[in-house]
Amino acid sequence: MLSRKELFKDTLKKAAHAWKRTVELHLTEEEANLLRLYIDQPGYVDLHWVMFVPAIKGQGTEEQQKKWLTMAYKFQIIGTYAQTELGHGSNVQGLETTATFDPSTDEFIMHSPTLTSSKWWPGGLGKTSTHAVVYARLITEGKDYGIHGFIMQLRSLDDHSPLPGITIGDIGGKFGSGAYNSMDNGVMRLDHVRIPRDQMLMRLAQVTREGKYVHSDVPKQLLYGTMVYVRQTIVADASRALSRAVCIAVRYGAIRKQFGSKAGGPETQVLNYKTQQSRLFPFLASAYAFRFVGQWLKWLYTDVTQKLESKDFSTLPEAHACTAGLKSVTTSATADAIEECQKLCGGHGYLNSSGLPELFAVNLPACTYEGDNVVLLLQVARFLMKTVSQVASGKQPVGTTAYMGNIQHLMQCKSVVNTVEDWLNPAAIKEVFEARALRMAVNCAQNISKAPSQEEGFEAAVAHVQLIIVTKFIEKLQEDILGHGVKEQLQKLCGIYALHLIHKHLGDFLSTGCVTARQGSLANERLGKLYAQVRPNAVALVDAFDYTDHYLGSALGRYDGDVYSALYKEAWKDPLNETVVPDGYQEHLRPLLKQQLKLSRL
Ligand SMILES: CCCCCCCCCCCCC/C=C/C(=O)SCCNC(=O)CCNC(=O)[C@H](O)C(C)(C)COP(=O)(O)OP(=O)(O)OC[C@H]1O[C@@H](n2cnc3c(N)ncnc32)[C@H](O)[C@@H]1OP(=O)(O)O
Ligand SMILES: Cc1cc2nc3c(=O)[nH]c(=O)nc-3n(C[C@H](O)[C@H](O)[C@H](O)COP(=O)(O)OP(=O)(O)OC[C@H]3O[C@@H](n4cnc5c(N)ncnc54)[C@H](O)[C@@H]3O)c2cc1C
Repeated sequence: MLSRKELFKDTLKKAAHAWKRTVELHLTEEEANLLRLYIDQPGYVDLHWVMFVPAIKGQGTEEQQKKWLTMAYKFQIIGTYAQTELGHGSNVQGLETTATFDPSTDEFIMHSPTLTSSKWWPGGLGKTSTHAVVYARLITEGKDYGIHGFIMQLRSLDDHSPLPGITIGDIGGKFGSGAYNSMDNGVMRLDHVRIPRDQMLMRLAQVTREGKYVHSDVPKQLLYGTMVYVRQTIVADASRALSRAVCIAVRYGAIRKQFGSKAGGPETQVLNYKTQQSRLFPFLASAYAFRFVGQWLKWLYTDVTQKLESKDFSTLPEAHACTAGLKSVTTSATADAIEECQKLCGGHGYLNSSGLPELFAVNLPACTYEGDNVVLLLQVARFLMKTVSQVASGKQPVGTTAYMGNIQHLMQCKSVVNTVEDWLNPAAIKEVFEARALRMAVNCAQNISKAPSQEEGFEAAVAHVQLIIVTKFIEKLQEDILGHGVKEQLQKLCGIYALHLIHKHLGDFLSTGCVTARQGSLANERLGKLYAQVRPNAVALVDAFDYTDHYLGSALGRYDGDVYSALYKEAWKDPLNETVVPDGYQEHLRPLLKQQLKLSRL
């Protein structure tokens, strides 16, 4: 119910209070992150911690880190990540902002040469940030060396006014009434703003006092390292958002009753309808699947970071492909699922008090930020095409593409599934996913060799990423899992996750010859049985996410199931209900009614 201005101020207040508590309670970095997470309102601090600090860590020299991170860690400065421009987002190489070195003063001149080069979107830029890592084309000795990162002070640390040459503001209201409107995504134009040479982030490349450009021995792709880090965290966000939506829809489905009353008895819980289960339980399974793959991705990221520290860059391409692909597939699936959960809750799901509209509006942009999902999947396709060609020349693939080394078998194998029960076998499931992914990648590589195109391979990339998720779920179930019967429930969810994908993408599986039509229909039959088996534990499986009512923020998803009184109470809180007769009655309603009444009497 807050206006944009009130909402923004509320975010400032919460962030300041959270920081106060972080200091008072001596919270660790991890605990402070959790605190921000549960505040659950996008704000400038997200950009400060999730992008500004990591950008300096990844691209700054030790000296630069010491100087800037010391201030950033104490919140003496607030930073953002200013990459995207009005005319350029996905294509980072196309950015127009310039950083021209002036050897006479030992400074860079930061400039926005065109309207389209205005920085546009950075979170916290609009009203809050005092500093930013700004991405700009480095020009020295008359040559353009492409995009590099620069630390810039944007606002005075005394009175917060923009520094000379900097025009800065908010880009305006966004989708939904609350959601991302708590964030001051900003616009910024630079008019020949001078910064010292040592504010270029110099771990990847340096400019000497004389203006010479010098490469470091690290790959230039590390410039994109911050995005890799954030994409990895977004997978965990997607799993969390999806599990919240599913928790609301499952709990409500157990309360809501429609039709089916026999002899005057109670109606049927909508969760008992097979159609409801077949729409909802794949989301329940996906929430668990995304959580497990998110945990694995965090491990992969930590591993690659350790390797980078010892100058081993060999796993960087895989880390890029996995983070890009998983960010893309999990955020798209989550946005679609939240929207569907609204429908699964019927009309009440459309009310703000269900919590679903806000959840949808906050998570929808994850399909776009940190890389448009299609653009990122095309990066995965590019990685797959390279791997296929390496396999063809005898190189053994490793990591998530290791299965491609089994090319002889996977290109011609036939699924062993013969009965409904055979679809319980994880090895049989994994084999059809591997065969589908490999065959689609090889087909794509063949098409590209005939007619090269940047846009081929989108579907092959999706198939590969889905294989990763299925594989990581299966691997999780090979670990010890505590709790009586928990593993059995997770096995059922794993089956649902994999088999619903076979159902959804049956065209791919059939056209690549990985399964027959009969095997496809056995998979559907198995799926129906799994839904019925999961039903008795569905509520427990969402209770297991352990969300408080406060965090869930939903009248429909309440733990105690007292849905109707909660909806009723929430309705009365609406400002429209502050008066019995609404504002506007005297000016617009009354004259209209009176006039019509008069006319009818004539
Ligand atoms: C509510 C509280 C919650 C709290 C928690 C919240 C957390 C969430 C906060 C989220 C906040 C979000 C804020 C949003 C921020 C942003 O959106 S920042 C801006 C993000 N922008 C993008 O993502 C742009 C996407 N575009 C690109 O990344 C690149 O332009 C491109 C598409 C990858 C193309 O790059 P380019 O260099 O032009 O071309 P290529 O020729 O395709 O690539 C060259 C080689 O580089 C390899 N590569 C590309 N990217 C990477 C990488 N990241 N890492 C490693 N390697 C990379 C690529 O594979 C090529 O390799 P070769 O094939 O070997 O040549
Ligand atoms: C809420 C939010 C917060 C953000 N925060 C920040 C931030 O803090 N800092 C920052 O720098 N940026 C930020 N961004 C910007 C964000 O990173 C970009 O919007 C994103 O990278 C997508 O770029 P774009 O907007 O240029 O989309 P475009 O690339 O213009 O995409 C438009 C359409 O074109 C398609 N398309 C583009 N290229 C191709 C291709 N090669 N092949 C096929 N289709 C293609 C896309 O799929 C899409 O459908 C934020 C954005 C949002 C929405």
